[in-house]
Amino acid sequence: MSGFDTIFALASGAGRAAVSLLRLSGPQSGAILARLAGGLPRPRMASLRRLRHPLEGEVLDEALVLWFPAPRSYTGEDAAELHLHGGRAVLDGVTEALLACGARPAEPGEFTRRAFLNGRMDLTAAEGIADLIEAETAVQRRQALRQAGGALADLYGGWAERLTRLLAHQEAAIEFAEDGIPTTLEDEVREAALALAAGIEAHLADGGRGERLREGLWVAIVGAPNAGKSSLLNALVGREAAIVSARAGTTRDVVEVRLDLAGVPVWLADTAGLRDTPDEIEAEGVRRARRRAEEADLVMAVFAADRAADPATLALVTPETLVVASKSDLAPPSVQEAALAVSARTGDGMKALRQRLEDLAADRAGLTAEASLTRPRHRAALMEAASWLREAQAAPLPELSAESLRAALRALGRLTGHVGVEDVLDVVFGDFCIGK
Ligand SMILES: Nc1nc2c(ncn2[C@@H]2O[C@H](COP(=O)(O)OP(=O)(O)OP(=O)(O)O)[C@@H](O)[C@H]2O)c(=O)[nH]1
Ligand SMILES: [K+]
Ligand SMILES: [Mg+2]
Repeated sequence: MSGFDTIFALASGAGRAAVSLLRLSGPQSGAILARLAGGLPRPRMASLRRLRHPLEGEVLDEALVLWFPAPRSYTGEDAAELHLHGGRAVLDGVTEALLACGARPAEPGEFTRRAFLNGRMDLTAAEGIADLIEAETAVQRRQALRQAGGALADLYGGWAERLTRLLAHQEAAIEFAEDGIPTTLEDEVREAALALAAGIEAHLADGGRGERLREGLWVAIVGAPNAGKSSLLNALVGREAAIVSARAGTTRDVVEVRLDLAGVPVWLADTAGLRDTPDEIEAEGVRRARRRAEEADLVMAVFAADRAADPATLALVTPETLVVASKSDLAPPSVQEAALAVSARTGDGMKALRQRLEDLAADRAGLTAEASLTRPRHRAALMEAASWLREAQAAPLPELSAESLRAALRALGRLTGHVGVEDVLDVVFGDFCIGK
C-alpha cells in the first residue's frame, strides 16, 4: 500500500542479547537497506553485510540482512530485516542511521496493522498473532495459532458470505414483488436467516471457553476460618504463597496465584475464612471472599474433616462446586461423600485434587474441534448479528427484513474488519507490542 512512510522497530526483546532483530517496513525499505548495506541482497536470502552509517561512513555492525520486496512480506509492503549483534551501542548506532535515512520508529502493533490494511489477514487473525505473542501455555499457543491461521476468519467470513447472498436474494424478492412476479424467495430468505442465527447462537453458547483459555480460569478457594484453604493453595502451587497459621482469620486480602493446569492458565484465589467478625479489616476480607466466589468460574469449597460443615460455606455450594474435605489425616470427612478428601500435611489426595482441577479446567477452557471465539469483542458482534438476523426473520415487510440483514452484515464486518472498521482498529492494535 502506498501513502505509508517507512517504519522500523526492534522485533526481538529489549536488552543485551546475542542477536537483535530490527525490522523495517514501507516504501523506502529497499533504498535504506541498500544505503546501509552497500546494495540490496537477493530477495528473501540471508546475506552477511557490513552496515555503515549513511552520512559518516562508520561501520556500525556486521549483520545478516534480508530483503523482502512487496507483496511477499509480513506487512505486504517492501520490508527488510537486520539481524544485528545485540549490544546497546550497535542498536543505538543503527537506529541513528535509520533515522538519518528518514525512517521513523513504529507504533505498537503498526506492522500487523499494515498487514491487515494490505489484506494479509483479517482482524481476528491479527488478534491471534497478538495472542500468540502473549501465550504462556501450550494450549493457549494452540488456540492462538489456530486463530492466527484464520480459523475464526474463515468461519465468520463464511457467515458474512451467506449473509451477503441472503441480502441479494431479499432485494431480488422486493423487485419481483414490484413487478408482480410470484416468488417464494422471501420465505426462503427468512428461513435461511433463522438458520444462520441459530448457527451463530450455537457458536456463542460455548460457556466462554475460548475467552477463559485466553485470559485464565478463575478458581476461588472458600471455607471457614482455619479450614486449611491457604495450606491447600500452597500445596497446589508448591510454594509458600499464602501465610498459614493456627490462628483463625489469618488470610484477609485475596491471594492470587497462577497455575498451569494441563495447558490451561488458572488463577487460584485464596480468600479469608467466612465468618461474622467485629474486626473491620477481616470483615472486608470476608466481603472480598464472597465477591470472589460470585465472580469465579469455579468455586472450591473447603471443609475441615475434623469439624462440622459450617453453614456459611455450605450456603455457597451448588452442583457446580468442587467440594474438598481437608485435613483428612485428622478424621474421616464430615461433609458429603462426594467431597474429595485431601491432606495438605501428608499430601494424601493432593494428586487426585490436582487431577480433578485439570479435568475441570480442560472441560471449561480446553480446546474443542471447533474454533472458539476468544474476546468479548467477538461475543458482542456475534450477539448483535444473531439478533439482527432474528429481526430479519420476523420483520413485517421485506424492506425491513433487508435493512436488518444489512445491519447483521455490518456487525460481522466489524468483527472481521471488512466494513466500517476504523473505530475498532485502535482497540485491536492498541494492545500489541512495538515491533509486531
Ligand atoms: N493436620 C492437619 N492440619 C492442617 C492441614 N492443613 C492445614 N492444617 C493446619 O490448619 C491450620 C489452618 O491452616 P490454614 O491453611 O492457615 O487455614 P485457612 O483456611 O487458610 O485459615 P484462614 O486463613 O485463617 O481462614 C494451620 O495450623 C495448619 O497447619 C492438614 O492437612 N492436616
Ligand atoms: K489460619
Ligand atoms: Mg488462609
